[in-house]
Amino acid sequence: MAVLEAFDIKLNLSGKNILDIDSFAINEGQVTALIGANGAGKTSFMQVLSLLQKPTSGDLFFKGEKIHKGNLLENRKKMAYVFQQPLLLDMTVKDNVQTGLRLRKVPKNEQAHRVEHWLERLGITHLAKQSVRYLSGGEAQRVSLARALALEPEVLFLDEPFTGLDSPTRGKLLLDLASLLHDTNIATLFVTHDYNEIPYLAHRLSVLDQGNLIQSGTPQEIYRQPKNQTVSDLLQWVPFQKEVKQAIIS
Ligand SMILES: Nc1ncnc2c1ncn2[C@@H]1O[C@H](COP(=O)(O)OP(=O)(O)OP(=O)(O)O)[C@@H](O)[C@H]1O
Repeated sequence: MAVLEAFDIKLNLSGKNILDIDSFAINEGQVTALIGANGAGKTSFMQVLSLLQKPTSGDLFFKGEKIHKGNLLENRKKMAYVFQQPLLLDMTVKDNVQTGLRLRKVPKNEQAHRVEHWLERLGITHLAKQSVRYLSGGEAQRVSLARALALEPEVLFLDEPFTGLDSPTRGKLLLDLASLLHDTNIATLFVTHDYNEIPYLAHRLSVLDQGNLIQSGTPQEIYRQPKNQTVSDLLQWVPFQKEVKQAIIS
């Protein structure tokens, strides 16, 4: 079932056409990877879908209900965003995870339960009382993920969440994230430049080029039959056997 749908999205900024997308959907229980060259419009599209950027024109629907000014905040609360930089507040790990819950007036005992659960799930319980100032990049990104997931979003946006992490840290976090997304069934959209991540996380793959969505499908469909030269060029550096890659998630 589509959780979030977008139709006829156009985004024009400073006189420049950034996005022109006919239709797109994020489905329950699925992770969609969004790829494209630098400047293709990935972050801009993610910001439109997460209601952080108003499109110049077009419509968004949450579970079939049109999103408009009157229900924008209510719908934004159903979504969480993890950025490339963790953007943590200068407080303890626990407080970072709890703050969003406090702001959303989640009952106190429920706050404590969720914080405990997500710190444990992300393997950072031992850091709860530590200031975020002294965290490593991998630990900080785990806090950022715990903060987002504690909100129990219906849609999760991940904008290059593993960038800047060393290979073992990235690999471990990738596997932990894959496991918890599988368990929670949250509809997820993630932007990546590292195509090695796709088989671990993504059920669907969408390719953006110059603000246009040029192909969507399962990763395997797209690897096997790239729609045009642009998609083919983008994927030519995928380092593993395509069948092996898809086998990881299926
Ligand atoms: N506020 C703005 N005003 C004008 N142009 C903008 C603005 N924000 C983004 N752009 C342009 O929109 C295009 C898409 O940018 P965007 O950051 O969405 O691409 P991206 O695919 O996420 O790129 P990257 O992979 O480099 O992060 C770029 O050409 C960028 O320069």
